Amino acid sequence: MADVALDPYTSHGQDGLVDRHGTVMNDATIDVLIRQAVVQANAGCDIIAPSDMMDGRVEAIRAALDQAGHQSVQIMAYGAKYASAYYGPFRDAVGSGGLLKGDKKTYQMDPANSDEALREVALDIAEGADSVIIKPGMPYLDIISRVRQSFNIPIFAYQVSGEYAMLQAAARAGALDLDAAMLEALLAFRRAGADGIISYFAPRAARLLNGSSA
Ligand SMILES: NCc1[nH]cc(CCC(=O)O)c1CC(=O)O
Repeated sequence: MADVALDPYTSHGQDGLVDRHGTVMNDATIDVLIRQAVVQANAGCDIIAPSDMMDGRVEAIRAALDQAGHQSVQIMAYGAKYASAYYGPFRDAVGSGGLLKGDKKTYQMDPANSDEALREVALDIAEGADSVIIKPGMPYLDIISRVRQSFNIPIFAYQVSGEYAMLQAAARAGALDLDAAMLEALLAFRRAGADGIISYFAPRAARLLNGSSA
């Protein structure tokens, strides 16, 4: 499974190509994203997860994958991805954090808006998404629940880097029991209606749930 977006590779940290005013260009970006997706599928990726949030990219990636003979490669679309402060550690890890000028609010969603999540997910499904991601996780449990009630499609909660860092930092400061707080957070995604969870805690959670020590 691989993430499709341009931000680890751009000099400005945006998820797409920009014009000379710095505005992200939706359709020109899609032309690059479909090539990125086909390269990933050629390399053996089974599931393509576009995190860029350009409009119309799921349909274009589906067509490009099919044309390249990758009919059985799935698309897990970031259906509802919010312009969030919780992506900080990820951006530092890919090196885009220090480069990013401005924000991603022209293509990522407004945290104040929940109806738009339903419209975005509906579009992704219509364009051929096999499953959808809601992101970030814990501050957006209501979105998982609303999408669950409206659509019959596999939903993945993405517990993002800032959520992981918060729990680790709190545990290190002696404020929380890491394993208990982690398992409670993962359970909450399930309760809200997620079929699967993407989490940096996955290896630790798996060890705990299998009865071995973390
Ligand atoms: N488009 C890139 C991308 N893919 C996943 C994340 C965030 C993941 C995380 O914080 O764990 C981001 C960062 C962003 O949109 O700025």
